[in-house]
Amino acid sequence: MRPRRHAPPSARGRHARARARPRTRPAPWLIALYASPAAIYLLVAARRRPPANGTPRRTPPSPPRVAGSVDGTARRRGARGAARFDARGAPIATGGPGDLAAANLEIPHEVAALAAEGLHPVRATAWAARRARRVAEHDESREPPENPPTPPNATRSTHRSVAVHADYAHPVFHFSPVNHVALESLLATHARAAVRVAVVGPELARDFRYANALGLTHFDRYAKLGFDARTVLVNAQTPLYGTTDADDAPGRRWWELRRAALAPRHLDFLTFFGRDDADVLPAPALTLFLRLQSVWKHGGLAIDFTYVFVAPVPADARGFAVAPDACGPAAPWAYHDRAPPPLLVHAPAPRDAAISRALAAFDACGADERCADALARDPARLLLDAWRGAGLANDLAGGVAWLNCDETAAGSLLDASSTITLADAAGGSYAVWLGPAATDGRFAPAAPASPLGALFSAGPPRAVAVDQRAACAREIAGRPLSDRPRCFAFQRGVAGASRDADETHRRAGASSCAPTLFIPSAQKGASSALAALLATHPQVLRPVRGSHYKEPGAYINAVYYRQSLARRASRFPWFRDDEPFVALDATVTYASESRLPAMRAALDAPRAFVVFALREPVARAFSDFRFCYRPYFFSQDIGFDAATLGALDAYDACYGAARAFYAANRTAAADAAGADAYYGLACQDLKLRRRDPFGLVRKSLYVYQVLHYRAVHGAERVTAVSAEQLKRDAPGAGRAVAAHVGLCASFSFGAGQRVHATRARVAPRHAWSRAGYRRLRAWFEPYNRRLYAALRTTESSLGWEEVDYPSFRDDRLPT
Ligand SMILES: Nc1ncnc2c1ncn2[C@@H]1O[C@H](COP(=O)(O)OS(=O)(=O)O)[C@@H](OP(=O)(O)O)[C@H]1O
Repeated sequence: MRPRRHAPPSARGRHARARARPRTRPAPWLIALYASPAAIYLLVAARRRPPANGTPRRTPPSPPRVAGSVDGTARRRGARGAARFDARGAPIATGGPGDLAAANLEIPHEVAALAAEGLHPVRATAWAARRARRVAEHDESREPPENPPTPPNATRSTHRSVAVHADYAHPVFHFSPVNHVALESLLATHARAAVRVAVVGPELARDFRYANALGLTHFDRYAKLGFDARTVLVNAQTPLYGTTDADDAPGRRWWELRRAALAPRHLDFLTFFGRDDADVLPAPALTLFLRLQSVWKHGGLAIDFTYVFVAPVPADARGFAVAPDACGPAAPWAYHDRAPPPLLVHAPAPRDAAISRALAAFDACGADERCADALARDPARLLLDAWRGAGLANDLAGGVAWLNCDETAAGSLLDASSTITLADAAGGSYAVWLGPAATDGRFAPAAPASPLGALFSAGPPRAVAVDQRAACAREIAGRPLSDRPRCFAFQRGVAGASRDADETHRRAGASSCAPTLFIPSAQKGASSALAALLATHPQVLRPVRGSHYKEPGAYINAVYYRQSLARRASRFPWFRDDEPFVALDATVTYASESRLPAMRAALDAPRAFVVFALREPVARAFSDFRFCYRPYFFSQDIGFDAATLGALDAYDACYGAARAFYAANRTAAADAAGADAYYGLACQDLKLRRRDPFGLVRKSLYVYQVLHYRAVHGAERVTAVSAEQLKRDAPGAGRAVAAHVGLCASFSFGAGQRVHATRARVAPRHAWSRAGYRRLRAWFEPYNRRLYAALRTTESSLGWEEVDYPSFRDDRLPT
């Protein structure tokens, strides 16, 4: 086990965190995998330090180092000589596949693979034909079964509520549909279960999935179905014990001694992202302790997603079931060695005497790490002693059938030739352990004839109908199949990672639904507020990782090229093919990074919907400027006007052809020339070489991003919501998106919230001026006119009229 690193408690605030230096700096690509694009560029900016004497200095304007021409051809002189680009701005391949060093460029190998399919340079007709073909194939394979299986809730008990304490102490990549089926079997047999899934992680895990743990959005699906199931974050700050139980708090002494070390509340930003996937699962002792402590505190059942329940655990049964030794790590299908053995505990009432004794054993260990670890390695002994000590019988002895621990029967539940039924397998027990399938993440296909296969195809138990969800469910059920949201499985990438060829990864991709609702742009365009609003809809599910559980980044170069299909799929929530869910992906750099993220996403989900989160371009740029102010613009003593107006001449050169074509009313030619320039290296280089630092101007040039998405996903699938519209009428904006995506209309959106507001204050000399604002607006004007036409909207409808901002300094432009 690697030692854990702890953040200095004084490291507070976003920028302080960004500046904090860990002892070992994680690789930048690792940060890129986890952090939001916004966070990434803050971190990069944080490395640009002011001069040692502390005097802010101005970067002397450097002449453009790229020769851009109106047809989009460009030649960049780099350390390794000249890179060449074709007439449409695409790099001409000179090296091997995947130029990962140049994150903002199109990848020649992939571009070539798309071109071989007739899909690049972008041809809207080729994309439309491809979409239609895949949708037709999908529809054919989606005929409803003649005799739909009976949902498992047909026999479920409704007699009582039960508190269920769950965790999954295995790598999140192993959490597969098998584990979802395990939870569903519990929900089907325990009608009013209140499931709380504990995730151990520092406070930052509220906003980002913490390395190897489950994400906090993993079980949103069940809440949307009307079940009481959600994740709770546990760390040293969690008040496990109330204040009134001073005399009766078994385990508290151990928790007080060990909590800071075992479950740190703070990790600085870089350390948090520097965690590698192997070293973050909670110590087995902590996992066992938390299970027992929560059952002690609330009463109920502890589970770990490794069993299928076939009957409710009797209300008055107090007891436990621990996997026999044959199921342990010594077995050929060894489960993760940082998890305690599979274990079920049930105590109907809080403060159970036997569980108190088990917790007291932790107290007796004090700070001795090895002592508590020994308890976790042999929970059977611990619980047996506790039950005997309390003079109780273990009512759950035999409660779980450990079928797979017998080598002759191993895997028989999942075997296609098995005729065994779950009830037979259980042999009078309440649950059947799923064996290796529950923790190996191999997504073994369950044969339809097998008991597990039957559970898979039966679908989730019917939820308790609550509020608007019931109306929504009725509305969706009344629609023809072709009008309901579709699940498209993840596809092997075009020229993607070679691991995609691996059968296991393909199966993982094939059993998960790709995202179908994209918010691909723009930073500071209220994309977080829009994503949060949409996620309140009963059909919309957030990703299970990424910044604020909104930016999984699955299609950006850094992720797409480094991760297998299984990892790509693991960023999104799981649901079944016929469930009317829509998975959201609001990674705000998809549209500006290059043309590829849109294309990759469309290959996965040919019927995706795209909603741009836009904001009046100059207001967006100023917000972005404020966001990057402390780490960069302040230290470089660059004001907003200087940061933006200085690049306009160079951009005029880049987009000269597009402007000329627009002026001559040759819209199609202008669109093509403009998009080529936008994604070609010549104009991107202005941003990269800090003529347009952080792309303040470039990112506000929405029209080419929108046109590209229209070409790839189909014009009718692309729409936009402005931050100004969201502020004016959030429920109306939500309704408009719901109508666009075909979500049920019975749901009423709330007023939404203001999120991700930038707190940075700008020194008066760096603020925007009214004259600069007007000049920039005038520069964007022709592009905006084309944007309005493409989106069939107007300036006033978007709320982009000129505004007299109180933050304007004065009317003088920089000399
Ligand atoms: N409901 C609503 N209506 C209008 N505007 C809103 C809303 N919620 C957030 N905001 C403003 O949006 C800005 C943050 O945008 P993003 O969430 O896209 O930022 S980020 O790229 O994810 O960092 C950020 O702008 P600034 O205040 O200029 O920083 C937020 O204040």
